[in-house]
Amino acid sequence: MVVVEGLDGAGKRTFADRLTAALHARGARTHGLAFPRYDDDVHAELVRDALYGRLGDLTDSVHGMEVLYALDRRAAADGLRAAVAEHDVVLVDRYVASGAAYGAARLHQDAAGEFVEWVRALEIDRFGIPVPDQHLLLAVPQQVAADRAAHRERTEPGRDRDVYESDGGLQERTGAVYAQLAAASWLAPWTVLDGSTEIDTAALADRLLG
Ligand SMILES: Cc1cn([C@H]2C[C@H](O)[C@@H](COP(=O)(O)O)O2)c(=O)[nH]c1=O
Repeated sequence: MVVVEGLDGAGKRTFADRLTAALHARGARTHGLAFPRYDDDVHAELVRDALYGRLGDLTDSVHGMEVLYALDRRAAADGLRAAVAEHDVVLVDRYVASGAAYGAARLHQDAAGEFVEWVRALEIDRFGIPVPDQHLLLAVPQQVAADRAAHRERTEPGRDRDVYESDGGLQERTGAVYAQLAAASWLAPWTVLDGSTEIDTAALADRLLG
């Protein structure tokens, strides 16, 4: 299981599409999914309700939001394990590390380390969510990500910004936490990719299959 992480507007979706095409060109069987899920599962619905401010002040609770994201992942865990068994590469757009990075970025710096470990204990130890094999972090300057997110908002009708996307300071701090998680090889190894340049997805596909 390969997890793609990055700020809102880092280009994860385009990158995942290109990487998937490169994997298919090599005959690999792939499966892709994204968290939070956007289907009619009740857990996914609750996350979406919270993200768009429809659950009152639950959205203000860092731990409350993390529990919702974690429940969404727990509900998908059996399907994920089955997908891993049946495919060469399962590409996941956002996973436990998003929970750690976005949550820690909303807390005071002194509480961030403890929160990151609480996320691991909740999701991996208590919920039994599968540990990924590796992370690919699409690193871009916060302004680049913000410009891309704004562009997407203009060009994709009906796609409103969620509560996090409108907060540039939060995105900046999230980027810093991602860098720390990558440096610490949190949960699994991390590869940091420069998301502001064209990434060599062919070479990456070779490496993932190698
Ligand atoms: C999966 C996940 C996403 N998020 C945030 C990142 C995004 O700002 C927002 C929605 O994700 P998305 O834009 O990738 O669909 O939710 C978390 O805070 N924790 C999580 O566990």
